[in-house]
Amino acid sequence: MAKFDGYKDIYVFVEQKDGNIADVGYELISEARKLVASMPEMGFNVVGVLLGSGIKDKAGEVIAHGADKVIVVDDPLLKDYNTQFYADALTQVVNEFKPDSFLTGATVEGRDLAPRVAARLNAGLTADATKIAIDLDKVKDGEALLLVTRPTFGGNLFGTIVCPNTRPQMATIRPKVFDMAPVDETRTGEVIEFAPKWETTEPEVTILEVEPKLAEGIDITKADILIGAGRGAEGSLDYLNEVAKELGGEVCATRAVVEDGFADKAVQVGQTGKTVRPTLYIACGISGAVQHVAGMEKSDFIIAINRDPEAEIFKIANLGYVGKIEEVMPLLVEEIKKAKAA
Ligand SMILES: Cc1cc2nc3c(=O)[nH]c(=O)nc-3n(C[C@H](O)[C@H](O)[C@H](O)COP(=O)(O)OP(=O)(O)OC[C@H]3O[C@@H](n4cnc5c(N)ncnc54)[C@H](O)[C@@H]3O)c2cc1C
Repeated sequence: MAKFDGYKDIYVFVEQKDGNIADVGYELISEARKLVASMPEMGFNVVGVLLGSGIKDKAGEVIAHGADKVIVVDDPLLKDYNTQFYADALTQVVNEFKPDSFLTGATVEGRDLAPRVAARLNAGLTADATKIAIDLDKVKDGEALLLVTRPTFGGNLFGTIVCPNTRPQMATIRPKVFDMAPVDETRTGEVIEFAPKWETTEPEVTILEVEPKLAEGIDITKADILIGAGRGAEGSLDYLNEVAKELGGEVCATRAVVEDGFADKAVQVGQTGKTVRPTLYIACGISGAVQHVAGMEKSDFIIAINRDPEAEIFKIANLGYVGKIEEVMPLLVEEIKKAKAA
């Protein structure tokens, strides 16, 4: 299509941390392969974009997972994820190579990065999608229009969104919605190294500390005492961890906390998480939505702490405390320590 001359291929942002590539990148590459196969007349490739420091040798892995080409941006400024430098580098990659579509995982990183790049490029972005397809009618006219579907209204409706007026067509896509194709070590592909031109190497934001996610690798279904973290406790997770440690329990979370990136999905309690039945469940800053309650209401004893006296969680609690988590939890830690010392 003349309007978008020079734009081609489906690009996938390959997210990595400390050189370990997140599955979602490979899931998206696998799905992108199906899309390019559905429109052979376009002659599109699947291109992985790998940003980081000391990650050049990972390009082969990306090719083995289905990429035809990998653009590697290897720079010390990209060692850890940083919104400013990652967005700068990715914007330059797009301007240089002109992808027709650009897919990113709807992870904490992808959700931060993709909108910024889209805004800089003035490109359309569909966020948090669960399905992608190509409008095959348009392929006849030489256009690879991406149909991106995402849930809305709490998952009760699905909307399909198109971005016909700008390129690249950008989308963030939830992890685990697509299967990862089997690895083929015999695949060969092109590796292109790209050196960004930094306007500044001074970071606008300095990361002082990175908090690990809540209770990664813990089996919450076996815990006798659970401290449930809700959105109202996101700023006080250290205290929740401390209470759990003092009581010999574990910390679990609502879906909101998982979606906000503070907890691993493995510790989510509820309808789409795990069902737990501990002796004691302390619900901290949890509203008490039915989908959460479904996973914990059979706990032997429930203590709820919430600043809103009308919160639904109080209806199922054996004991309720109306107050701010950030004020209550330090006192609770202190009292537990005192009681244990006595
Ligand atoms: C199909 C479907 C499946 C779902 N599955 C699950 C599931 O498996 N598990 C799950 O948990 N959810 C699930 N949900 C989401 C669920 O509907 C709620 O959105 C979610 O449980 C809300 O989490 P929350 O209570 O942490 O956050 P919110 O609803 O935002 O509540 C936060 C609470 O914290 C309180 N608060 C805020 N600040 C403070 C403070 N400083 N001190 C004290 N209290 C404070 C507020 O008063 C509020 O009550 C599902 C939803 C759908 C549609």
